[in-house]
Amino acid sequence: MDIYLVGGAVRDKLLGLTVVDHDYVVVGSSPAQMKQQGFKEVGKDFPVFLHPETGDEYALARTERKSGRGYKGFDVDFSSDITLEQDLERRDLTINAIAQDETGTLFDPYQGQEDLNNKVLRHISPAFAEDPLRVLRVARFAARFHHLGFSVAPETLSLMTELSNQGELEYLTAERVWVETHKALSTKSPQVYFEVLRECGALKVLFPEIDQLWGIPNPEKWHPEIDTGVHTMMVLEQAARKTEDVCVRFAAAVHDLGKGVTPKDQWPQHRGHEEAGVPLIKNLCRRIKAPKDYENLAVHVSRFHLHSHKMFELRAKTVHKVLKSIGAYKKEAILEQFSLACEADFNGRLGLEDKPYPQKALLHQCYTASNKIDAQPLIERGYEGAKLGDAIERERIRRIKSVLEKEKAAQ
Ligand SMILES: Nc1ccn([C@@H]2O[C@H](COP(=O)(O)OP(=O)(O)OP(=O)(O)O)[C@@H](O)[C@H]2O)c(=O)n1
Repeated sequence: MDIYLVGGAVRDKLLGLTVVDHDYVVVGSSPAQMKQQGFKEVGKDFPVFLHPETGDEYALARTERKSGRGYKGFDVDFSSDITLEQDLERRDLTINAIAQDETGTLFDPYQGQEDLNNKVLRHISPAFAEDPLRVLRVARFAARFHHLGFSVAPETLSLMTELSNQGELEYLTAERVWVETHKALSTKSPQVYFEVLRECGALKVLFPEIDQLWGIPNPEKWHPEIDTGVHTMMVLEQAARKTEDVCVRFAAAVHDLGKGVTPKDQWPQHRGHEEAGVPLIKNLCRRIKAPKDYENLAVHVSRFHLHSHKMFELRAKTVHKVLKSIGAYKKEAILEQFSLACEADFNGRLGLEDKPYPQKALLHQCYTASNKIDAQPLIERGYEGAKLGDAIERERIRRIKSVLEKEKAAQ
């Protein structure tokens, strides 16, 4: 049998990036032979084995032919006469189809190295269409390698467009869409994922609530970039610049969904878009099965991002309402997440990318001043139950007021 390192490990090594997972393809072997050598079988749909010592994945070389719609319905052939070239041909991109043998020699029948040098994401063959998730994978790789100068080959974008228009994406499970989207949100340039999905028509299938933001204007005074889709991508870019927290990046991507449903006669104003976005966010999150903490933060950011921007004008009672509603008094970490997303919204505007956002520090100051209230003196004064709760709130508001007054005096 012959063993080759394949896929992401070879690609990332050639790009000079850190390699995390090592996947191998085994040519000329059988499940019985692999097990005999101590490998542990793990694949359900096709024969994949774990190395007894390293835990790396070893898959028998195989061909796949689609026999139904969606991910299910594959005819898999992993007989021992399947060649390395055949196995590489069924893969998605040329840059993912380079193999390396134990001596370090590269096998590159589909010119993946040339595409790596030219920074092109190009599909190998029409077999790309056999797994529609690859549309999302290409968009994700475009996001991941954007800073290196990669782009999608025109013929690959055409094929992705065809797959999107033919309804193939509707067969993807929510779980696969979320896993891919989460990975894309973790890349250096997550906005490129959504931009590529939009270019090939996949965004309107997978995330229609985001897709409809293009073409919707904002007042130029606040939004020199005007278009809500453009703004949303700028906000996501800013969020990625500020934090690796995927939950914040996701909230940034959906913070203005409410603008997508503003009646046209009110454009470019979007009164009430903060609340109008809430059902759209909830619907999207439930559809793609995003975790609850992602949905919660996104809802808070939609509801209160304008409050955050207006921090210097708010009354103490309103600041308290924001802190309480987002759950900051119960879970401190949410305050930083919330204000990072709001800051990203503020900086995600043409010409304001580096403008300071002092609102964030002021909100944190209000929180610090009002977070720890010693209930004991209140209890001693006879407060209990709901009355005690009210008294704690009044004390919180009093302390927030004092922070805001000090801030005003200093201006
Ligand atoms: N839908 C898919 C998934 C995977 N592959 C192939 O299987 C390899 C391993 O897949 P995976 O581990 O998901 O991706 P990587 O390319 O290794 O990228 P990452 O670094 O994101 O794991 C890929 O390189 C590609 O050759 C594919 O062709 N089509």
